[in-house]
Amino acid sequence: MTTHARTQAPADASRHSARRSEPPVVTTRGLTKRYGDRLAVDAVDLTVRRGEVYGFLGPNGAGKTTTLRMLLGLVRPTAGTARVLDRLPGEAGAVARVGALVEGPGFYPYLSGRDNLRVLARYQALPASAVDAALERVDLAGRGRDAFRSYSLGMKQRLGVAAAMLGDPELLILDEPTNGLDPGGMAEMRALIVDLARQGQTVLLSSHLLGEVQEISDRVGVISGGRLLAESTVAELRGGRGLFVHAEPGVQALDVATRLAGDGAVHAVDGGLRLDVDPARAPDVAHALVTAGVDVHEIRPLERSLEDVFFELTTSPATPASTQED
Ligand SMILES: Nc1ncnc2c1ncn2[C@@H]1O[C@H](COP(=O)(O)OP(=O)(O)OP(=O)(O)O)[C@@H](O)[C@H]1O
Repeated sequence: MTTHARTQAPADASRHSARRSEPPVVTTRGLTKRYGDRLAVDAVDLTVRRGEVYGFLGPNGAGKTTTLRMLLGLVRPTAGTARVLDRLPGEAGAVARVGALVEGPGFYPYLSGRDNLRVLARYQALPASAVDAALERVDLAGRGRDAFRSYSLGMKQRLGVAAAMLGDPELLILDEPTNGLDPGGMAEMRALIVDLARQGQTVLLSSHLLGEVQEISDRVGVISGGRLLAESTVAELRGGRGLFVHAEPGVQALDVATRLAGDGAVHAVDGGLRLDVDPARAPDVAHALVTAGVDVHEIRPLERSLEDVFFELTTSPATPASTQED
């Protein structure tokens, strides 16, 4: 289903102006949806800030679409609250300022991309110039007169984003925008989202593919089995929680490292030592080793791969662990 909506105010100037002092664009508290016995969304608290790209990540069936549909006022929550642009989801004042692409774009196959958008623009009482601007923003201006059915899947998805962008919404909600795309189409969609974000657009996008969102998201929320397991920046999620040190002689290096990091915080690993310390302590550690006459061959922060984190979060028994910065 595609939801097209328009805005009453332009997007902000820059994604880097994500202004924390401003009220969040989306806030949910205890948001819950139950279908019969099935808890599709279970007490989700999420916060999307103005100007950020928020990646909503989770495996198939995790509850992403249901959550997004609740934010759009398309599904009524069983419990909990959601605020979108300081309104209730679905309230006129919110609907007009949110653009969404949820569960695939629906267009007339025999109409051109441009005419499809014109139909939608007319429906929303927008001028024809809005159509050209939207086609331009998704890099489809050159193919706007071609029939929709002749478009590649990537172009169809981009037209869906253009439809959601008609009227310059303050918040863009994209449900699995790269679903079904080949690697080239995925890269194009990523580039489009980065481009929109650069222009200050707040984007909430869902994906089951971690690699898809990690580079383009300012923050991510990880959902599994209906529960939000984490919400933080990608860097925080990965956790720069240790240091790898390769230094010789090893015994002396172990002594110095243990003195600095404490008992139990130094582990022999392949090719060196792992210290469970803040990576920001690297200069201190290097200095102490060198002062003790130890040769430092390598010292670097250790991060878990995001795949590992995702796997751990989504396979271990659910313990919601919000790591919000506020
Ligand atoms: N209308 C419905 N009636 C009954 N169950 C539903 C309904 N919509 C969703 N569900 C169930 O709720 C759970 C969450 O589904 P949802 O579509 O929100 O997940 P998702 O994370 O978007 O997954 P996917 O990526 O596969 O779309 C699933 O178990 C799904 O079967």
